[in-house]
Amino acid sequence: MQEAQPLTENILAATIQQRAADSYKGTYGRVTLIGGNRNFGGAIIMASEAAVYSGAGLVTTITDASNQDALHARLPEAMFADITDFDQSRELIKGSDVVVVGPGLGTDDEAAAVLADVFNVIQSDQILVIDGSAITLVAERHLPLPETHLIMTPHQMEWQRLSGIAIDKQTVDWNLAIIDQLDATIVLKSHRTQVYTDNGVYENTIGTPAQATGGMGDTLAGMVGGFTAQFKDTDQAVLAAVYSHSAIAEKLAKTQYVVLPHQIVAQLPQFMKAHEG
Ligand SMILES: NC(=O)C1=CN([C@@H]2O[C@H](COP(=O)(O)OP(=O)(O)OC[C@H]3O[C@@H](n4cnc5c(N)ncnc54)[C@H](O)[C@@H]3O)[C@@H](O)[C@H]2O)[C@@H](O)CC1
Ligand SMILES: Nc1ncnc2c1ncn2[C@@H]1O[C@H](COP(=O)(O)OP(=O)(O)O)[C@@H](O)[C@H]1O
Ligand SMILES: [Mg+2]
Repeated sequence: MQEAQPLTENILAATIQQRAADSYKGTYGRVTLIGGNRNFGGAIIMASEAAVYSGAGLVTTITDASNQDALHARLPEAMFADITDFDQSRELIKGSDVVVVGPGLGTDDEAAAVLADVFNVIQSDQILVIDGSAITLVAERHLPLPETHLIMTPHQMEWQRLSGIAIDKQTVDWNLAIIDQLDATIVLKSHRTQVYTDNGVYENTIGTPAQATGGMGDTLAGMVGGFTAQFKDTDQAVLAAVYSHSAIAEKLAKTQYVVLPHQIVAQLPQFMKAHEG
C-alpha cells in the first residue's frame, strides 16, 4: 500500500523565487483562462484574479460576452476575448504558456465544442490545467486528453466521474491505477487535498472548513495557472499553489468563520513576498 508524503511549508521557499531585476512581464508567463458561461461568470473571474494576483505576467480571459464588464470592473489587468470567437481563441491559446480551462464553463454542447477546440489547438510544450466543468465534460463525453503537460484539479465527485472510483474507495493505490494511464498531474481536492505527480504523491497538511464555499476551487485553478507560468519546476509550482491557497485560508480563518475566495487572492502578493526563497 502506497502512502502520500506530507506537503509542508518547505515547498514555498523551494519554489517561490525572488524576481530578477532585468525581468519583464514576458518573463512571468502568458496565462489564458477559458470558462464562465452566462450563469457561472464568477468562476472564471475568480480564477483570473488568482492568476493575476499570483504574478502571471499577462492574463487573458476567454468567456461569455455577458461577463466582460464584470471582469473588467474587478480586474482591469486581464484582457478579454469572446468565447464564441473560435479563431481569436485559437490564436490566444497558441500564444500562451499556460491555459486554464473549465471554471464555470458549463457542460452543454457549446461548452463541449469550446473544450474540444482547446484540446485540438494545444501543443505539447504548453501546460493545460483542466478544472471544474471541463473535467465533467471529459468524463461524460469520454473525450480523449491531448498530449501536453496536463494538470487536472478534480474535487472528489469530479474524480469519481473521471476515474470511475467511488468517493469512499479513492485510496492512493486505486487512484494511482487510473492516474498511471492518464499521464497527468492530478490535484484531488478534499479537506486534505492530494497531489499525484510523476515524482510522488503528496498530501496537504493544512486547510480549513472555512474554505468550504463556492469558488474556492476556481481560485486554486487560477493560482495553479499563475504559479506554473512563473516557476520552472511544474510539479513544485502545483504543490506550492496548493499549499499557499490553504495557508492563506488558515491564517484568515483564525478570525473569520468563512474565508471568501477573493480574500485569499487579495493576500497572495504579500504571502508570496513573505515566503520567497
Ligand atoms: N460563482 C460561480 O460562478 C461558481 C461556479 N462554479 C462552477 O460550477 C461548475 C460546477 O461545479 P460544482 O463543483 O459546483 O458542481 P458539480 O456537480 O461538478 O459537483 C458538486 C457535486 O459533487 C459533490 N461532492 C462530493 N464530494 C465533493 C467535494 N469534496 N467537493 C465538492 N463537491 C463534492 C457535491 O455534493 C455535489 O453533489 C464548475 O464549472 C464550477 O467552476 C462553482 O465553482 C461555484 C461558484
Ligand atoms: N473542509 C475543508 N477543508 C479544507 N479545504 C477545503 C474544505 N472544503 C473545501 N476545501 C477546499 O476548497 C476547494 C473546493 O474546490 P471546488 O469544490 O472545486 O470548489 P468550486 O468549484 O466551488 O470553486 C478545494 O481546494 C478544497 O480543498
Ligand atoms: Mg470546482
